[in-house]
Order: sequence, then C-alpha cells, then structure tokens
Amino acid sequence: MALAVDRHLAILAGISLSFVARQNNAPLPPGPVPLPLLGSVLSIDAYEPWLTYTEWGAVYGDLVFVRSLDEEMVVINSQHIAEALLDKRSRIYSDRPYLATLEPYGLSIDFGFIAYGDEWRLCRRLFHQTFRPESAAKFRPMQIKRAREIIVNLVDDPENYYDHFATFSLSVVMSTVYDYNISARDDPMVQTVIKALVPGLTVLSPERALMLKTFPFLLKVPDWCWGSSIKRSARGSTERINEMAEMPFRYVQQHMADGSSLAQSSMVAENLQRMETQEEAFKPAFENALKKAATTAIIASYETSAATLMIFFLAMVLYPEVQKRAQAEIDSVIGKERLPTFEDRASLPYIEAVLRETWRWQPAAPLGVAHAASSDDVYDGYFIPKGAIITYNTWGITRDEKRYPDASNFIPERFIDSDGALTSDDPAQYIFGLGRRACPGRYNADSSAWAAIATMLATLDISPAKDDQGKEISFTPEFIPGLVRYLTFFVSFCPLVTNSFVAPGFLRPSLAVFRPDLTFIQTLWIVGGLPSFEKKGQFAIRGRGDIAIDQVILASV
Ligand code: HEM
Repeated sequence: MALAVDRHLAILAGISLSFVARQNNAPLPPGPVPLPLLGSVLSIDAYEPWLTYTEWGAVYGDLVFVRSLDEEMVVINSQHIAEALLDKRSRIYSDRPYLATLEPYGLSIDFGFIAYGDEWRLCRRLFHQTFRPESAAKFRPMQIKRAREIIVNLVDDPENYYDHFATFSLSVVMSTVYDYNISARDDPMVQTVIKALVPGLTVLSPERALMLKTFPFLLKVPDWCWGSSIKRSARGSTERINEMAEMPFRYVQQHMADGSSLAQSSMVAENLQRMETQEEAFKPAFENALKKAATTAIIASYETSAATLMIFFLAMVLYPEVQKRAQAEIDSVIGKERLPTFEDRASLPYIEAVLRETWRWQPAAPLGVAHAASSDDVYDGYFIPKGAIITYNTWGITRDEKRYPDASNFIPERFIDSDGALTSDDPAQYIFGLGRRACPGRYNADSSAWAAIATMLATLDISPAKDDQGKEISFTPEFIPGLVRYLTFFVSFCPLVTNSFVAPGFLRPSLAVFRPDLTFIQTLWIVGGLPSFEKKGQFAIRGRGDIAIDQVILASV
C-alpha cells in the first residue's frame, strides 16, 4: 500500500516538475530533439544509458546536450573534453547534482555526494592525508596479506567467490581507516554496516528523490498521517547509518584511551591525535568531517573493488590464453617458490597490462559520478547552463575503436609496445574520474586490485565449470546496472550469513539514487526488470600446485 502511494506521488512529482519552463535562449551543445514534457527520457537505454550516450556521441559529437523531464544534462564523450572541463575548469565543474533523499536518509554522511564547499573540502583533505600515494604505500603489506586470505577463503569455500571479494574489499578499508581486523564470520562491525546499508539503501530510489524534491512537506507530516511512511523510513535509515559511523569510531577512541598500540596508524587514530592540538571551537567540525571521511571510505571502496575482481575473474574464464600468459610471466620472474609482492610489480609488465585491461574492458563505474555546473559556462562555442548535470561517459572512452581496436575484447597486449614495455596509455588516468572530485581512493584501489590479481594468478587456475558429462557450462555474462556495474550470476544471495558488506542485488535499485542521469521512469523500468539471480554459470577454481597454496595458507595465518 505504502509503495503504491509512493509511486502515485512520484508520478505526480514528475509531471509537475516537467512543467518548469527553461528561460535560457543561449545556444546549447547538439543533442537529441526532446519530446514535450518528457524530453529524451524514453530514448535512453534504461539498463545501460552509457550505450545511448555513446551512440549519441557518434551522431552529435563529444559534447551532447540532453533534456530529461525537468533535468538538463551535458554528456561528455571524450577524455580531452573531460580534462578541459572537469580538470582545467574544475572551479566550475566540481559540484554534485542535488538529491533530495540524501540528507533525510542520513546518506549525506558520504562526502562523495555532497555539494562542493567548505565541508567537502575539509573531508577531502582528511581523506587525502591517508590515501595520497605516499601514505597509501604503507598499507601495501596489509593488502598483500588480505589478498592471500582471499585464496584461503576460495580454497575453503569456492562457491561463494563473490563474498570473498567483498570481504577483501571491506577488510582492506576497515584496516586502513580504523585499524580494525574483521573476523572471518559474523563480525559485529560488519553486521552493523550491513544493517545500515541493506535497508537504508534499499528504501531509496530516484522515485523518492524526485518525490521529496517536489513534496518536501512529506518529511513533516505526523506519524499517524497518510504518506508518513517516507518520514519514518528516513528516520530509521538515519539512525542505522549513524550507528555504522559511530561504532568503529568509538572502537578507535577506546583503544586510544586504553593506550593500546592498536589503531595507532589508522586514518581515524592519526587524525584524532592531530585534533588534540587544535582549538576547542574547531574540534566538533573536525570530528564530524573525520567521521564522514571514514564512513565514505567504506561505502566508496567496497562495491567498486569487489566488482573489479569479478570482472577480472570473468576475463580469466573467457580468455584462458591471457591467464596462461600471465601465469607464465609470474612463474618466470618470481618462480614457484614464493608469492608476488609489490617489489615484483615493476618486473611484471604483462600483469600490469592485465590490470589496465580489467579497468578498461568493463569499467566498474561506466558513468563515474555525475558532476554539476555551479555557474554558466561557454565551451567551444556552446553554452553550458548553471545547474546542468555533467555526465562523463567513461564507457564511451573505453569503446573508442581508434584508441582501442576490437574494443569489446579483453586484450592486455594493447598496452604492451613492440619492445615488450608498457605503453603510456593507462586507463587509470580516466576511469577514476577527473578534476577536484576525482577518486581520492584510487591509489589504494589500484594496489588492492594488483595484489589480488597477482596473488590469484600465482596460485589458482580459473576456468568454466563443467556439467555432469564433463562439458563446459556456457553462459552469457549479464550485468546489473547502477552507479557500480555488477555481473549478475556471480551474485550470492545471502549477505547476512557471511561477512560481505551487502549483496549487490539488494543494493542495486537503491544506489540508482546516486545516478541523477536516471529518471524515476527509467528506474521503475530497471527495478521492474532486474535479471534473475539464478546462477547461470559457475566457475571452477583449482590450486596451481600444492606449494603455492601451502604458502598462501602459511602466510595468512
Ligand atoms: C575499483 C575501484 C574504484 C573505482 C573504479 C572508483 C571510481 C570512482 C569514480 C569514477 C569517482 C567519481 C569521480 C568524479 O566525480 O569525477 C569516485 C569517487 C570517489 N571514490 Fe572511488 N573508485 C574506486 C575505489 C575507491 C576506493 C578504494 C576508495 C576509498 C578508499 C574510493 C573513494 C572515493 C571517494 C571518497 C570518492 C568521492 C570523491 C569526491 O566526491 O570528492 N574509491 N571513485
């Protein structure tokens, strides 16, 4: 009943907003001709909007103007223009689009989605101190240790590979931010995170964002009144998210108060020590920003890192010759007596090329995170209006056939020149976004992905599973759309019995709230038509030899 009411209100909201007339007559970038009221909303591929934007790029060029209902959007289809606007004019292009649901549901704790301003600046500065390249390097031994734990978990429980990738993402970030070691099963801190994010994010959707934007009074109606379900669910979500932010924070404070050596080198501990020397008046704002930066790290890293490892797994199954070549490089450079460490990285160019191709082939965030123009601008003769959503089509860049011939295939060799050295083209330069809002966790993300990929290649053979007759089970990879894109049949359904942060199946419809390029109509389409989660294919994982697996197990104890 509540859902039906919400949907009706959402439709009303959409219609009323679409009557808002645009006053500006200045020339805009070329783009599809909008329908009255609806704009181009019905022409955009609801599952994979980046495909539509890429097609429009071929027709209209690298800068495309799109109107969807009341929203104005500029799609950037080339790295060159992205650099020119997001980076060189970052003063104008560093804001985020307004999402009416963020604040009421407690999700403004994620500074990745808040407006460009002083609070964002402080959060980002705190975050950067821990995650900038020089500081991030000190976490590498921990990342290697965690990567080896993936192998132990995979050998122990190969079916739930997704959970092991999720546990890896979470264990790396919890160590970095709180110096907290998560336990293998039923960890209380992980349960708190799950409790906060599963229901918290599931109740969110662009429908509600649009509804609250149009009918903000819904947050004020008394509890007994019709339409109050939004207010109550918002309140519950905020409470759970606050607990998720507070619990690990208190853990660090307690260890510091006990004088324990634990938590001395984490992001939170280091900054709490710094805070001691600050003026009293500044301390509350500083502590608040620190909590935001810490919680953002958890939210931002978990999904992206796990999704990347799934893409790598898929590539190894579909391209066995790549897997063999990568293993041969490890065997010849490192041998079979020990496992890869970061000291080996420079001597393993093919592994590096595999990582680059993993970033490029199926980018985890195909449209990045939308920016917003904070003032009017003119670029290359085109007018970009203040408030326009600026969508950077990362996917389109990865599919540029001039730069990446045979772009839909996984070919690490494209990053190796004729002398066997790496080329200067590194997709990490664009898949993490650009400008002042570019991903500040990218060095950590890059090291985590390298550690996991190199360790898995050194120790495991990954192949398609076989049926009872010994025939390989064929499958067609399917993805769940969202801010982060996931393979469907990898998805495990039961996050609460393991340490995985939250199953992507639960998260998907809700995270769409952070995709302001998706309107509520598209979201209904997606939510109504999510592919089933039945496992359509399963992978076989085998150790590459007892020595390697033994080493992993010993090293991770
Ligand atoms: C596979 C890994 C990852 C990918 C592909 C990725 C990608 C991105 C992208 C595309 C953005 C938006 C950039 C923009 O607005 O232009 C972003 C933002 C962000 N990422 Fe990542 N990310 C990854 C991992 C991580 C990790 C591990 C962390 C933290 C440890 C992290 C923290 C953040 C934060 C805090 C923001 C918001 C920045 C801001 O708004 O100022 N990310 N990421």
